[in-house]
Amino acid sequence: MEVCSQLPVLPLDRPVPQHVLRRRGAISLGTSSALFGGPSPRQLCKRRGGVSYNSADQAVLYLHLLGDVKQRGPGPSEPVRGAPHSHVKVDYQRFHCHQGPVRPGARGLKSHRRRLSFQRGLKSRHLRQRPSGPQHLLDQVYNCQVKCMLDKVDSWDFDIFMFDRATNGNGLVTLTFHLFLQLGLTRLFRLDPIKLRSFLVMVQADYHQRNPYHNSLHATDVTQAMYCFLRQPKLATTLSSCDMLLALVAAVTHDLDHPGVNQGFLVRTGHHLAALYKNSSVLESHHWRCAVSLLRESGLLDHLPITDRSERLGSLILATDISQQNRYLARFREHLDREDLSMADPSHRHLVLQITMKCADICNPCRVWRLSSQWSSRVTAEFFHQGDVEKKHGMAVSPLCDRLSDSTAHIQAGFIRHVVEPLFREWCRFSCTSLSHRMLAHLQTNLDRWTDPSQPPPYRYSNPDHLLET
Ligand SMILES: Nc1ncnc2c1ncn2[C@@H]1O[C@@H]2COP(=O)(O)O[C@H]2[C@H]1O
Repeated sequence: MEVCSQLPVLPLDRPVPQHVLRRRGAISLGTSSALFGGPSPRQLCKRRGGVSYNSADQAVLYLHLLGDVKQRGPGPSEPVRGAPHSHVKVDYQRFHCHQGPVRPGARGLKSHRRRLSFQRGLKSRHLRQRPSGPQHLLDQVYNCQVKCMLDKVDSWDFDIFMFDRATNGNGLVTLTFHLFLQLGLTRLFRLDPIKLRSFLVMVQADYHQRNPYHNSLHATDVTQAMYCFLRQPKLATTLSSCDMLLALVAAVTHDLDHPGVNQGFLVRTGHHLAALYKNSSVLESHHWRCAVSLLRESGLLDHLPITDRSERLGSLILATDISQQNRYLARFREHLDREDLSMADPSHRHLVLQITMKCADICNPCRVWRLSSQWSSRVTAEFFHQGDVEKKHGMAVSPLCDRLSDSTAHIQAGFIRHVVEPLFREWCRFSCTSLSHRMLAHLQTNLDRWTDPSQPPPYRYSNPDHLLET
């Protein structure tokens, strides 16, 4: 492939020279500046709204936020010659964006801010100056709400949507930082809290907030699910702290820089990543490379002698490739049938971690309906948007992506029956706990609702900030 010969594969265990990233532009789908420049979410977000706070119980709290405003820099958009639809020029910046072109000089500003970002900002402003005025009061209210919710972070009914609003769009940073403390990882591995926070800020910024589904909220949800699974006795008593560290990092980074379209789309439009990764696990390979880059950039794990950490992280992220589900499931099932799964065996433990990662990634239909239906609506919105783009460019519409012939209910029923249920049935055999039974019960209830025509239409995803350009 032409692009492959031009672009040697990047070494995973060494930092990628910035001049290579700049010249190539192949690393980030949405914004190449994301890897080496850009403001923190706090700098990016303008709070617009208010909050009323009634009780310590998260269920009766009412939040009203008008939303966040985020800006991202321009991204590479040149297709590769030779692919069936390589004439289709998809601008991945405009793809999910209604905002006008980025102002001249904005990119330089972002790079500048990113280099100086969190640590300098923290030292120079937040530590030396006490915040004052009404904004500070509002922060205290948010902090109470957030603290209240974090006390129940191990609950399967944790409302990630409310949490994201309560943290003003910083759910990923706040929740993951808390989980590192909660699991004792920060202390045990002597992680620098500033580096940890800086890493998480970069991770959050590299998710595309305009994707209805594949955004930082999904990553936060998966991370919260991962935490719930890690607390299950079968895992909590057998996994090493290193396993837990890698599992959390994999969960929070597993969809980094996702463009909001699937691999088939990237292959057919000749995207450079499809060529770089030879049309195989294209997105997952990219998420992995992004994760490694951010780990290197933050220096978070540099002091730890964890051998093969990049490869182990990669194999957890690559396990989320849904097209490979049957392969992983067959191996897992064989062990369960033979009853020979030994958590003392590192390779068995790693397989279990891969399955855990898969479960966390697609557990949204196992959540209570109030949460699950929101994810269904979001994922369908993303599928249909891809279909709209395909129609616009005269391409064949991908399966599940045609808003005229596919429906959310139909997609959900198929996904639950053929993908989620087989995985969670095996998971329940492995970890037969009340949580596993609860997840299967929710799955059945949700399936019943999607297949019952008399049920009222569910929550419908709509967010003007997420309006997608076709
Ligand atoms: N509720 C859902 N309905 C249909 N498909 C889903 C749902 N949740 C996740 N998926 C799919 O499962 C895939 C898991 O890997 P990806 O994140 O790449 O893309 C995800 C979606 O394509």
